[in-house]
Amino acid sequence: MTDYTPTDLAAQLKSGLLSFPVTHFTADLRIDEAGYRKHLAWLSEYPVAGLFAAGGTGEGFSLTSEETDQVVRAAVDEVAGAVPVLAPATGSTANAIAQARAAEAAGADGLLLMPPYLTEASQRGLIEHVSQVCRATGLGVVVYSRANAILRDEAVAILADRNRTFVGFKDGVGNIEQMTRTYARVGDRLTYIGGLPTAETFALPLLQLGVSTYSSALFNFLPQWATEFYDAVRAKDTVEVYRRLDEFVIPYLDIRDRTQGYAVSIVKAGLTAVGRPAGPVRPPLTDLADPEVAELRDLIDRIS
Ligand SMILES: O=C([O-])C(=O)C[C@H](O)[C@@H](O)C(=O)[O-]
Repeated sequence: MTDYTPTDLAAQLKSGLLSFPVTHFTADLRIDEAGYRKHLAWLSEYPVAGLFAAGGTGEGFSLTSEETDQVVRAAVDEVAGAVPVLAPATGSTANAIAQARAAEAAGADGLLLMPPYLTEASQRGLIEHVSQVCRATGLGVVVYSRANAILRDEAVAILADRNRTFVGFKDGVGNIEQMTRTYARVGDRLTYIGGLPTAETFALPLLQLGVSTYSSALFNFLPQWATEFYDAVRAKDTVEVYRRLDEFVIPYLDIRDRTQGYAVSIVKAGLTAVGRPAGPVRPPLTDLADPEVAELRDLIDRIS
């Protein structure tokens, strides 16, 4: 059982960078739990404020509920109380509730509620979906606002009022007006997490909007670099942040933007490039081509 109350979790998450580890697969696309555990052990040498198992970068959308449970249990066991582990809740309301309960039983410290599957939904429907998951366990819940589940400021305020366990808002949209309206209405009642693909790109401007931390996919294969980047953001060292964006992040985005889904695939390619392969991605994602991996390796070599 977790030692983090929802309030403790909210405070903890805003205290540092957030880790979204990839999920390791074998060549025939089965979970490689040993490889995953080894990866978490390596990443635990670097300071983070929270670990989100089987998130977007962790291809949570490609795992069965049983596999999600396996990954969450491995993360809880591997991290052993050093940082809070947050588990995903995905799909239909009933499925998300079942995953939330399984995560609580597995000893996770919080939940990342993903957009429901496929359908569009009204704000009223989303409020009901989020509220039901918030009521299902005692765990703090971070809601990922993205894709078919974009919460507007009014809905965020209602949810924060109704649900004590709703503690975090992860923004995957980057709409300046909406973020400003949300922070103006709800303020520090929530912890705000930058969750756009390649979150470093947006870290400095979002900090100005009340978004105090972000989920770093780059942390997977460049943990030292990602930690230094985070420190520069927190210090509002604009010169250093833009230097690093120009030197590495922007050319990285140029590779990432070549194919839909590469925002996740390129993270596994990065691990291959640094000699710590995590295996292939599962469909519907596709792996980078060999010349693209070589290009990424050259880019990494330039900053190493
Ligand atoms: O759920 C996820 O893995 C994300 O969407 C977070 C990513 O880490 C994203 O912020 C990124 O690509 O930096």
